[in-house]
Amino acid sequence: MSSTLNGGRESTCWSPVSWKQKGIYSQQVKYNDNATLDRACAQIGRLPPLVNPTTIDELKKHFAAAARGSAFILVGGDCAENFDEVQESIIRGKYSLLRDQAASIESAMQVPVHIIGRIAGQYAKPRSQPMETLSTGEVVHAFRGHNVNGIEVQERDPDPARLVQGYLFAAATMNCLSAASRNEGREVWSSHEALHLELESCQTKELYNTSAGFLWLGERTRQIDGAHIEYLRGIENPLGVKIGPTTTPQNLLAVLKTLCPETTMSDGRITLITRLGVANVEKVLPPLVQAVKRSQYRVVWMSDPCHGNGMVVDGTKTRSMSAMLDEVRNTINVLRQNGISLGGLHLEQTGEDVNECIAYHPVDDSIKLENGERYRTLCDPRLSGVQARRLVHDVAGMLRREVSQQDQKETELQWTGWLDISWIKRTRLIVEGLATLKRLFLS
Ligand SMILES: O=C[C@H](O)[C@H](O)COP(=O)(O)O
Ligand SMILES: C=C(OP(=O)(O)O)C(=O)O
Ligand SMILES: [Mn+2]
Repeated sequence: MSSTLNGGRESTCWSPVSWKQKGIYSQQVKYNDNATLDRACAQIGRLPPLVNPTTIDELKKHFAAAARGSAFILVGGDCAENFDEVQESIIRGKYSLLRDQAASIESAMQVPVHIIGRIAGQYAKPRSQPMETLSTGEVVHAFRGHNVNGIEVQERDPDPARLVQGYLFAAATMNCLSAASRNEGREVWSSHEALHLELESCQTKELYNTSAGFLWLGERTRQIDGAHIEYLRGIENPLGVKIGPTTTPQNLLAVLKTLCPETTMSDGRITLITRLGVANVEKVLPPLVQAVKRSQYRVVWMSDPCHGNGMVVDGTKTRSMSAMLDEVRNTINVLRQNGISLGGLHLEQTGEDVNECIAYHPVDDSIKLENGERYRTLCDPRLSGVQARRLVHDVAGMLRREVSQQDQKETELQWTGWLDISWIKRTRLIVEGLATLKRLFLS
């Protein structure tokens, strides 16, 4: 293995299971029967890749372009995918949503937008509390994603057989997505949080995690000595790192150094997904951006305006679109002040007509969530299809203004440059210009 393959990470004895040597494995699922877990993982390991290494290499190039400012990455999908929603119309709805959002950002930014679903494997969830006390007083495992347990009370014990089901549901979803991309001509990639390490490592072939194109490290599993960072540092897939409000520049640089020891190999390998909460962006983000800038890492800056803006209203988890839009605006501004453009957006959304997030307009923000039928997320609240298109339309407006301000600056610079050059050079350029026009129109 040459050091150009994975940026020098091979030097310190990585393997798909070296994470097992680490003392910290946050959010680990405790199964009653480890032999059944091992058998399920062995079976998944024998099944074909869901995503091939060549496809992952193509995706890496798109992330590298986004790190240079010449592409944009849009990630969107459920907080927790539902096995029962692996249905053609629902998957197509998610695809069409991403397609429409991409078109809107593309027309604003004039760069290619690549779409990635939180899809085909977003089946494991980190939780604030491992257990939940029901109104009856009964204590059960918290819902941890369909790969682990079910939402119904009688399904809460972690069951390893779900991992094999998860593989099959992910394969069916990928199949439906490839048909959609073939019909519509816009490719879509898959992604999920790399959380369940037994599962992630059994789908690792050579240096690639073949369960998804893009994988991210969650806010709750970012410990520098932890198992998750150990696993992720060895794989070739482009990686996301969630950045919460308590992140310090030192901590961030340590994470970057572990995931990518060579700054020269860093082009787009790491995407920093900021999820700070609207009130924290202006204080927390500038030192992080400046530290990364000084370090020479070439990262993609992506905004997740969902996870820092959650609230609970009458016992129901929700988020306000106004706070989300404000977080993206503040993020764009802080990046711009440091000469960087936003490279991506990360949203929890669905194409369905759900009622889980609070729409714009502060007057209505006195929270009118009619629960029931239209509140059906398994974990965090998602933007509905209409809300998600609207939010991205508004973000596109901000990005359009950013692009036109840059163009204006460049034009001003060109004019200043024109006036700065000597009259001899100016005359020569005018003569050359006239000669070109003559050639074009009179020949
Ligand atoms: O998706 C993110 C987390 O899994 C989620 O926000 C955790 O929610 P909880 O605080 O209800 O456990
Ligand atoms: C768990 C998630 O986010 P975070 O790690 O940022 O809280 C998520 O993206 O669903
Ligand atoms: Mn979530």
